Amino acid sequence: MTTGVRARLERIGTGGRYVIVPMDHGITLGAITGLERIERTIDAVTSGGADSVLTQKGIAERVHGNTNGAGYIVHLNGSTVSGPDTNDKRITGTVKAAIRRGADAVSMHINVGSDHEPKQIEDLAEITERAAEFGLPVLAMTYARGPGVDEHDADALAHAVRLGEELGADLVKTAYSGDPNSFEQVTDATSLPVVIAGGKPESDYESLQAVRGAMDAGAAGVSMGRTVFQHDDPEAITRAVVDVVHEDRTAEKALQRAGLTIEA
Ligand SMILES: CC(=O)[C@@H](O)[C@H](O)C[C@H](N)C(=O)O
Ligand SMILES: O=CC(=O)COP(=O)(O)O
Repeated sequence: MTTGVRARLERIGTGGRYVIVPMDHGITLGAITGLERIERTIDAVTSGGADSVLTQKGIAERVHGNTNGAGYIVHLNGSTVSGPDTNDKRITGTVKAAIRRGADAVSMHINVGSDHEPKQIEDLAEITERAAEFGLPVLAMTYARGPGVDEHDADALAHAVRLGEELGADLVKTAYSGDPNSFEQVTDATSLPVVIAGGKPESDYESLQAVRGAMDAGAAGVSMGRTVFQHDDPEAITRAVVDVVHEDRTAEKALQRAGLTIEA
């Protein structure tokens, strides 16, 4: 790992653990709750201790000045839910464009098992090659998604994260399998730090239990979007997630310290 990659990983995480709040959903789902006034949301989640935020390149101007010193990741592909196939992620930016917009790292989404996997394999391989030239870390969002694919199957998730490593990523994100035992198979499948997505928001307790379970299974943190930025109190839920990821607290203790209730 080069000095630049190591230094920039410390800008988007802390000590090898990561609380990343991705807000690239504006291309996928539109200006959904929490993304309309994204500046305020970015200020709230970074005030709550998020290590970094993640957007598409076009939002960069609305990021800087609101991050409270947190890191910034530019996402390099996307699709929409209204297009012909949401799994068909197309390139939306370049490594140089990300650097011009003040990125500390770049990310790319790949749907392992989809009809579009071959092209996304090529795209990720090209992005990791280019990013390495500039010492920029790559977060590969490696989902198990496609016809007949169980998005939470540990075998499929383990394959997805290993694919991210094989293609040169520095950090991989995938869905949580649902329990620590099966997710250990996923973290064991790669030498890279593995972070989990939040998926569709659930109760605060269920979300934090998932984070706790993933950490107990060897995960390095989260890249948790809607659960955080659509919360009634994004700063508070971020504090709770940080408590679990960086302070190793239980879901119950983290909720209590953040002033949130288990029932919420
Ligand atoms: C909206 C979702 O299902 C998320 O998991 C997205 O797929 C996240 C992804 N980076 C995207 O929106 O492209
Ligand atoms: O880019 C999106 C993610 O990394 C995960 O988003 P989610 O809203 O937590 O599923």
